[in-house]
Amino acid sequence: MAEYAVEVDDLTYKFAESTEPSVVDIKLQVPWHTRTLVVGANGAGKSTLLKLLAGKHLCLNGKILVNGLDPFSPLSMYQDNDKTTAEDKDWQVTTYLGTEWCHMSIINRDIGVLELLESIGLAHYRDRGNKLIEILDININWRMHRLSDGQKRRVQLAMGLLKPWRVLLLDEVTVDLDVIARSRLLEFLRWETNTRKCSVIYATHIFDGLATWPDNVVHLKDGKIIDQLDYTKDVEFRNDSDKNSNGKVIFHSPEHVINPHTDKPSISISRVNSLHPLALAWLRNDTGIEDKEI
Ligand SMILES: Nc1ncnc2c1ncn2[C@@H]1O[C@H](COP(=O)(O)OP(=O)(O)OP(=O)(O)O)[C@@H](O)[C@H]1O
Repeated sequence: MAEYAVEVDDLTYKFAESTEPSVVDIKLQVPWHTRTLVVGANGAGKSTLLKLLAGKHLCLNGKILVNGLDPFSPLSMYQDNDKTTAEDKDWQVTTYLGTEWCHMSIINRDIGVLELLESIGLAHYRDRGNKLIEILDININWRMHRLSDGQKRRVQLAMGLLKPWRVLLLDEVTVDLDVIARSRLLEFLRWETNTRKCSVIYATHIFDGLATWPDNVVHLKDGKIIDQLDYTKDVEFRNDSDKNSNGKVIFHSPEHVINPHTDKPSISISRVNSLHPLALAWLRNDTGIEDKEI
């Protein structure tokens, strides 16, 4: 069994049409049972990195191992040995949900949600499917072409997550979700990574509700990793927000400090400056959906 969910070393990738590489000298080790957040400005290289991990671009410079296998090799579709066929097993190594996946045409067709989910194996993954239907608050009697964008995305996520994976690569596919759906999805992914052998890598620009979700944060700039935070040793949260003369809460910038428990450098972050708790409370009230234990 592979030691890491993802192992990358010395990875540089340049698109044929570009003069500059889009990811540069990447070194990354993602342990099992973890959630990694990839942070970076537009064009920083997040999608390129996730697509490389998903085997969508052939990379000849550097090492990429996902579940111990080269993602570009056909063997990486299969389990831990080459005798297992895709049909024999109940999980896949990598699930990549990105922009192209969001635009799949079936979600706009005149088709019932139940029929759609059954066509991709709901009967086989009954428990998991029911859990996703509940978490994403999906009505199986809906018809796809009559749904809002967010409702379509919820059905699409249930489809994408139905088959269990070892490594889930999420490239900002939650923008259409309301705060409740997103919060429940994130809790589902936390539960998954805590309860079975898998890991999630999530690139996003939306940080609401994410302060304590990841185990690792990777900061990409111009294709390079310029920060990597391991929550167990590099991050602490403090409750030191002040109020200005108008009574408004001021949040301090993150500080580099020495962690008194470990005596090592860490980043100290003010508790999240976000409207997420308020929006979550309002929408819980609006929809009557409570945050149940998963
Ligand atoms: N198909 C392509 N051909 C050539 N260059 C590309 C291609 N796709 C991306 N790039 C370039 O690679 C760099 C990284 O792009 P990438 O899409 O990985 O960024 P990103 O961090 O995901 O950005 P965003 O937050 O906007 O989604 C950019 O400079 C971009 O112009």
